[in-house]
Amino acid sequence: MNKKSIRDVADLAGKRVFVRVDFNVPIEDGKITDDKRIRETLPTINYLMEQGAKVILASHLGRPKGEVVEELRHTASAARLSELLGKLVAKADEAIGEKVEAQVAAMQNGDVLLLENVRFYAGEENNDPELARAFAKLADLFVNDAFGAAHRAHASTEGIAHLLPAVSGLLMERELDVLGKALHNPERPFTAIIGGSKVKDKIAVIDKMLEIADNIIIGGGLSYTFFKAQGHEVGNSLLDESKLDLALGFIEKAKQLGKNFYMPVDIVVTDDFSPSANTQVVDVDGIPADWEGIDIGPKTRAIYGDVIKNSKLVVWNGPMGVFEIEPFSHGTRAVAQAAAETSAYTVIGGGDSAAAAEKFGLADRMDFISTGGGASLEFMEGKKLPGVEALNDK
Ligand SMILES: Nc1ncnc2c1ncn2[C@@H]1O[C@H](COP(=O)(O)OP(=O)(O)O)[C@@H](O)[C@H]1O
Ligand SMILES: O=C(OP(=O)(O)O)[C@H](O)COP(=O)(O)O
Repeated sequence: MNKKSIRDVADLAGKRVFVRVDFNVPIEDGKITDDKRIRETLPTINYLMEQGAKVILASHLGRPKGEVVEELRHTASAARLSELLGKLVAKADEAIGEKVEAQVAAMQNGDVLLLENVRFYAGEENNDPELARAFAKLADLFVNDAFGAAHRAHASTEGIAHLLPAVSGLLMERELDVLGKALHNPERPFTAIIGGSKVKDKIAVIDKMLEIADNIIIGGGLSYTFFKAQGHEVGNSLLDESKLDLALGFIEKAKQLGKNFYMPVDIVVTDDFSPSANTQVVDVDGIPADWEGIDIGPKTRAIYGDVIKNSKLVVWNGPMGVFEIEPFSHGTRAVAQAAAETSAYTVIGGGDSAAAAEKFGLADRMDFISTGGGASLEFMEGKKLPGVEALNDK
């Protein structure tokens, strides 16, 4: 990576370090249901503590739109982080202002303070320079370790980076290294698996993968736009009528570039979107007019499994079916299983595919699971991430 990281900063002892993390974690009834994003920042926090820095953490949680929302305070994260560090993490009730400044002034070397939700301030999402200045006033150094929010040009991710020396944290560095290697120097055969619900969300990544991958595997709700484009009946399946030409264009581009473009050959259809619905497996040209495609079928599972097993690098973004409902989860499970068993280096691009691997108990068997959904997608599309761009070059 060509951006400086905390390892490039000499003499951190006594420095006040503003660390942007992504503690946007799922919370139910006040309890964190998945603390991966917190655990993954521990190397950065521990490193800064060991170096004697004063660690000031900042994150958003949810989308409170510039107002204080009690359920979106960082109370649960502060408690969880205290457990994980084995040290009390102080929590501020605000993210800027005199009270916070006094709390920072009272910090000892190695202390950790978690600021309140930065999205309680309207200026955060507007990248307001005044808010960025108020954040910058708290610190001597800015560290961005919030890969999951790196695609947002906000005051605490982008604005502040122009006001202080700005470097990446260790999680950010690792995310960019792993995903960057897949993008720029992949081991081959390189297989990109693209699923999920909507074609429109995945256009740019499909296009990019057609250029850089050897095998492109399509699954999930977005398949049906491709089927329809090829003239098949898709019944009540998810469909984006406005993207039919685009879908055909992708198939054509794959041919021209000599890429293997895999689409489902059979699918599970259902007469109702519920666990007790009737289902049947049909070939791609046999979708009944009043049924809905909901998962890939067994023949497709076998083909996709073989491709995955014969790859050297697999990047997976988006489930193969409605994996949240057990009878429709087999396709996604089969892909996750193949990814767990292959000797290829397996990268999951965050979001729902990461949730699926977790649900099937296979997450530990992947080589890398990104902490960013939208961010990893944008990165894989080849877009520049503003939270990264603003950091100091090496
Ligand atoms: N055949 C399908 N019909 C409707 N929804 C689907 C289908 N296959 C997958 N999905 C849904 O797509 C959603 C994930 O889509 P998306 O957000 O694009 O994926 P990701 O978060 O991995 O990028 C899941 O909630 C899943 O239920
Ligand atoms: O959870 C996040 O997005 P993700 O679910 O796409 O990974 C990030 O914290 C960014 O949050 P945002 O999409 O509200 O800006």
